[in-house]
Amino acid sequence: MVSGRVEFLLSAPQLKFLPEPTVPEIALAGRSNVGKSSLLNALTMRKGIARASVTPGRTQELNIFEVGQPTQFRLVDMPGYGFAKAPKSVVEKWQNVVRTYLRGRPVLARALVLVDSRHGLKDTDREMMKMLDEAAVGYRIVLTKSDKIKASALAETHDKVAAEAKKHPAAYPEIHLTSAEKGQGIAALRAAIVADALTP
Ligand SMILES: Nc1nc2c(ncn2[C@@H]2O[C@H](COP(=O)(O)OP(=O)(O)OP(=O)(O)O)[C@@H](O)[C@H]2O)c(=O)[nH]1
Ligand SMILES: [Mg+2]
Repeated sequence: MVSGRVEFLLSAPQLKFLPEPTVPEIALAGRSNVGKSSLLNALTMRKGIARASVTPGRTQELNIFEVGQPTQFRLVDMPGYGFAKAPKSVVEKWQNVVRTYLRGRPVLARALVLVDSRHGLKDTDREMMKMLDEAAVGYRIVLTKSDKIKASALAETHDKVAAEAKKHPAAYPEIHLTSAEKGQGIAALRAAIVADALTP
């Protein structure tokens, strides 16, 4: 994924615009502003291939990126849940697209649930995790922005999140600690994703 082809394919405002489900997909979910687009850029080492911004609600459609030549799998950057600087009706519409995609996409190999290291799990994250449990979509919990807090606080959040993850049947027990800014945990997460996508 680092040296090979990574290309933006399309932006789907509704499910009917999604590409044919011909290859596995890995989707990035999480609260608005948690760092989904930044993580996608770090994982692919393509600065700015996904648009990141300080304003929550930057990503408003399902943005699909293809990896490999020919395409081996796709990465899906999604709109966030929780607070977003956009009208309520618009936010509800895109969150519905996210939910329906996660519940019903036949080629969805894995979801990543991103959680801000500084905040830990919020109720909206728990709702997302419950929904993925019910849909039997396996997911990895990824703590983001690890560069923004002290190691001791990070370890504390990690342990709390790991304890909670154990109670969720579709969650991986291993919690990923990452910084898109400083690179912590990126190589390990990249390897895990490639394995998720390519192992039948
Ligand atoms: N320090 C630090 N900042 C980060 C990191 N990851 C993301 N950010 C910052 O957090 C803000 C939000 O990042 P995005 O990647 O746009 O977040 P998002 O989850 O895609 O946001 P939405 O699309 O609005 O839901 C930006 O200002 C990023 O620069 C990180 O690892 N470290
Ligand atoms: Mg985004």
